[in-house]
Parts: sequence; structure tokens; C-alpha cells
Amino acid sequence: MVEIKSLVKTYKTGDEEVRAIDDISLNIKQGEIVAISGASGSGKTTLLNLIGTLDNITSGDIIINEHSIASMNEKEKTNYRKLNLGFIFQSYNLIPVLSALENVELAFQPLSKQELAEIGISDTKLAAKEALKAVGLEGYEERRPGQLSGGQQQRVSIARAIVRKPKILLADEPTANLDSKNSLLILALLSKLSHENKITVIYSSHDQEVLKNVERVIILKDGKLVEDKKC
Ligand SMILES: Nc1ncnc2c1ncn2[C@@H]1O[C@H](COP(=O)(O)OP(=O)(O)OP(=O)(O)O)[C@@H](O)[C@H]1O
Repeated sequence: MVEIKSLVKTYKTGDEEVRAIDDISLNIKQGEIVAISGASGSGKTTLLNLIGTLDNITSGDIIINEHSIASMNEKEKTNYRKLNLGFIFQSYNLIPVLSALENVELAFQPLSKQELAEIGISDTKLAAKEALKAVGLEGYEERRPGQLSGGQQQRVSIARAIVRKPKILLADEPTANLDSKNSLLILALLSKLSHENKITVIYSSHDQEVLKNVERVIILKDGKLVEDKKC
């Protein structure tokens, strides 16, 4: 469902060229949960950003459900992101003055009425409540981020990422700011959401504890794929 074909991403700084992604090919099935690992600078964030259409491909392609990302223009990419992708960040990226519920509901703001209908949402508040329930935060709707623990804040950000019913969830170091107990709980939640809703989850991590519990791990080194391990 995600087909990565001879993918290359280079960055130019002055006279120097960095091959951040150096000829990677791999397939990820619908509903699979995959960890991307590797040392700092190995290309994890770049790969996630390319799959997330947040950065431009230098050569090669990523085909998602038969859509070629390399041939999309900016407008098509924006539309594609809105209706297919969910993002989770290391630092949660919640709005401090809004409640948990309002933070989740914010995910609907870029969607038109027609787009909401397309994804089967008629009541955004109810959908946001259900997403919070799905991440184990029923009863916490009115709390602001500052009144929640790190693990709970990451759950709110996961609710915000899943509320538009994405086909793919992309998470850059989602457990980097959490202790090992909360990291494992967040991973278990991502795994549950992936299996129950057939969401493809792709996340990066360099935490060895986290990597003990993964189903498949892709290891990068200097932009190259050096290992693709099913556990
Ligand atoms: N915007 C940019 N301009 C120039 N070089 C970049 C840019 N973004 C990334 N790079 C380079 O591309 C390579 C891969 O970086 P990337 O951030 O993808 O690695 P990473 O594995 O996510 O690292 P970390 O674990 O530290 O977040 C690095 O050499 C980095 O310096």
C-alpha cells in the first residue's frame, strides 16, 4: 500500500550535497506498524517527511494507494494530507490555551463540509470525544495540556491525528519525551489503533526499549536501508 521506489533525497548546503535518503526501496502493507530506526542523521525524519508529502522527492517515487507522490503538485499534496494522513510529533504540538477536546476538534478546521461528509463526520465535537475515548482519555475532555501528564498529552495528540480517520499515521520520535513505562503504553496504543482500524503506522525511534517491542523495524544508516527485520 505504501511502495517506496528507488527513493533519493539530497540537500544542498553551499557546495556540499548530502544524500539524506540514498536509494531506498521497500513496501509497507495496509494496517502494518513499522518502526524506522538508525543513528542521529541517518535519515529517519527525512523519510517520514517524504512519505508525509512535507518535503520534495529528489528522485524515485512513493506510491500510496496508487497515487504517485512525486507527480503531485502542492495543492494535490495538501489535499492528500488532509484526507489520508495523520501526524504525531515528539513535542505533542498541542495548543496550551485550548482544552483536550478543542485541541482534537481543531483537526477538522481545514476540512470543508463536503470533505467532512466524505469521511463520514456529521458532528465534529462527538467525533473528537470518541477519539479521546479511543485513546483512553474519557473524562479528560476539558483539561488543558498543562493539566495533563506527558503521556496523556501524547494521547491527545494521537486522538487529534486519528480523528480524521487517516489511512496512514506518521510519528517522528513519538516517545522521545516519555519515560519507558509511558513509551511502551503509547506504542501499545498505536499498535491497538493500527490493528483495530487497519491504519498503517510508521514511526521513528532510536530507543532500544521501544525497539524490543516492534513488529517490523527498518534500520537506516547514512540514508541507506541496512536492515528490514520482522520480529
Ligand atoms: N533541511 C536540511 N538541509 C540540509 N541538510 C539536511 C536538512 N534536513 C536534514 N538534513 C541532513 O540530512 C541527513 C538526515 O537527517 P534526518 O534529520 O533525516 O536524520 P534523523 O535520522 O532523523 O536524525 P535525528 O535522529 O537526529 O532526528 C543529515 O545529514 C542532516 O544533516
